[in-house]
Amino acid sequence: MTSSHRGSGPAVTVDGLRKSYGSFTAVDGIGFEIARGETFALLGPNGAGKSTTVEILEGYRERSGGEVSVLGADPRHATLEWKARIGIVLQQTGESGNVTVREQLTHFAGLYPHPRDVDEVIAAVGLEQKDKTRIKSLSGGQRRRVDVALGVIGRPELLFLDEPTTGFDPEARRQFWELIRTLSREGTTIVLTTHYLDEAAQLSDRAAVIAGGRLIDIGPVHELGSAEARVPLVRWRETESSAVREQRTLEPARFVAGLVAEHGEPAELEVIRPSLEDIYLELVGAAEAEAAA
Ligand SMILES: Nc1ncnc2c1ncn2[C@@H]1O[C@H](COP(=O)(O)OP(=O)(O)OP(=O)(O)O)[C@@H](O)[C@H]1O
Repeated sequence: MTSSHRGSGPAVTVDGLRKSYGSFTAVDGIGFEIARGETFALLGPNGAGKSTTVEILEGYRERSGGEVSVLGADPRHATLEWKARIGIVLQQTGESGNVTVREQLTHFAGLYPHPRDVDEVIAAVGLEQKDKTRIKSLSGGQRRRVDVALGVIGRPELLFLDEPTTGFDPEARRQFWELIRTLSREGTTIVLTTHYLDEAAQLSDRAAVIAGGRLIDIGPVHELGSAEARVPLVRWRETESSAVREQRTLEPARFVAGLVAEHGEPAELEVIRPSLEDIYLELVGAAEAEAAA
């Protein structure tokens, strides 16, 4: 770890961020902080302003207003030293070079002061069998793994992942999650945008939900949404009538104990907590209804 680089204070601070394209406002005054070592998800429907926000943080896009600090610097004035501390997996890169996986990674490793071991990274993204294959001959999902490998080869302090697992098969996604957990344990700060809500729930400490360029909720992933939206549901099949019954309750254990006392063991019993996807859909639906009104 390159602890000499590490400063104090948040990894990312965003305040009143705005971005307009002509008369269209894509990001409309959003603010949040990301602590060092945190994994933070940016969620929101297509066109919400996630990529715009992330690209401003990466120094790839000019903002129209607001304050931004990333690893203690304004990305507008990015230096090479600052860039070396950041890893980026863009939404669409699709590396398609004529070089092999190993050659490409070795080349990029040489550009950083403290790179990861090339073999270790190839194994972490599951490309051991393809390391001598030219990138243009890989499948789409395999190329995406090369993108991820290139994002982490420089041992970044802060890693941006914009829809990193699009096109991954289920096994590759699980493998990728393990890689992210390892990076997180090593202290890497991670900013993740994804439409896979299970991925966000698995990996993130906190999440922000953006819709129409505005921040509609932010917090630990298990505390997003209204208290009412998070009430668990008990579902079971009634022995007498064979009907499926449901009850929402804040005390599922007590409720089930009552059921058992009265009717014996309930058939097909489930206690279901609303998933991040359920909560997210409610939040975005409410924001869209408000915007339409
Ligand atoms: N260069 C541009 N010129 C004009 N409008 C743009 C430009 N880039 C983005 N936009 C618009 O800004 C809005 C936000 O786009 P952005 O790419 O940030 O959304 P997103 O949340 O990342 O969406 P997705 O989930 O589809 O990736 C969209 O309405 C988009 O059409």
